[in-house]
Amino acid sequence: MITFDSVTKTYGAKRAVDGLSTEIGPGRVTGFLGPNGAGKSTTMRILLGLDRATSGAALIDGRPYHQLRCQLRTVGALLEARAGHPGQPARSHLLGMARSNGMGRRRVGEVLAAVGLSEVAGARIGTFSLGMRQRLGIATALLGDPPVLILDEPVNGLDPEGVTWIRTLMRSLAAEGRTVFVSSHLLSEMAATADHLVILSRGRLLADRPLTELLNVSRRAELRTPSPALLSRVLSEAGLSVDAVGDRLRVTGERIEEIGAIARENEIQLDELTFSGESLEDVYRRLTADSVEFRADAQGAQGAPVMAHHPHS
Ligand SMILES: Nc1ncnc2c1ncn2[C@@H]1O[C@H](COP(=O)(O)OP(=O)(O)OP(=O)(O)O)[C@@H](O)[C@H]1O
Repeated sequence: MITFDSVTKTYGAKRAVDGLSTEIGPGRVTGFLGPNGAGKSTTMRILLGLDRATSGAALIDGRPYHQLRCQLRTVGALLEARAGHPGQPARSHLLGMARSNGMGRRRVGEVLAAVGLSEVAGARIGTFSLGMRQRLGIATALLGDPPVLILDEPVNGLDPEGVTWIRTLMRSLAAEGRTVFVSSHLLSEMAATADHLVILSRGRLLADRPLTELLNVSRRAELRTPSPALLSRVLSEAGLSVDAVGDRLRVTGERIEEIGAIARENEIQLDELTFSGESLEDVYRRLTADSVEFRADAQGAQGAPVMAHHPHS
């Protein structure tokens, strides 16, 4: 379990993280989403004791990082693809870490196999591609078999096969009951991986809810009927919000699933009924629209951040 309690971090006049409070629970993948510069890395660095919060507390299993008894066995982290010295072979790097943390050689073999680096484990880290270095960073995070994993943009630099691999890995780590906290500026990535989303923008918490719930926030129905006035009235009486759009009625509200039943009860004919929802992309855009500094590429294909035009300026 990870707990953020009113975490604030200021750099001069800038609030990189602004009063963040949330709990990240076990057994699921929690996506930490926000445009570039939202404060995700700062939050993760504070959680791992690499940076100090200006105020508030960030706790892992109820303790600040530096008070954890056996850090590597409690929390595994991937912050940047910078594991190890470039001149050192990957296996020696992991063996060194394992030794200094009281773990055996066998575990090193296991994590190398888990990340698909067994065959290149003798090669120097400096010769590794970015994707291989990501895998090595993940191997390091897994070394202590920790119940909590913190991964900052783990998909960076991975090819499509690597992306699928890391998604599957995160899902299986969560299925084993671990807490998996993973940041990304790519919504499409999080939509494919996370169970729960914590969305940050300009240091502030914008949303903290299950992915399915976030997908459901703006469901609506459109229908056609020979009796629009009558149906409008009974739906409004049932607490739904109804607008006429051309020859159709557009209905929103929590009870849209009951439209068919309400029409039947009132013996009103429905010629057509379709449900649609705002895409997660639309929800994200709407949530972050007023506060983006940089915006992640909306298509998510390249993932290249582009300067956002402020919608209200
Ligand atoms: N050491 C620092 N000194 C001054 N400002 C900083 C420092 N570190 C971060 N910031 C600022 O704090 C804000 C949050 O940065 P942070 O790196 O946490 O964002 P992020 O969401 O992780 O984005 P990215 O995905 O680009 O890393 C940014 O505006 C950044 O410029």
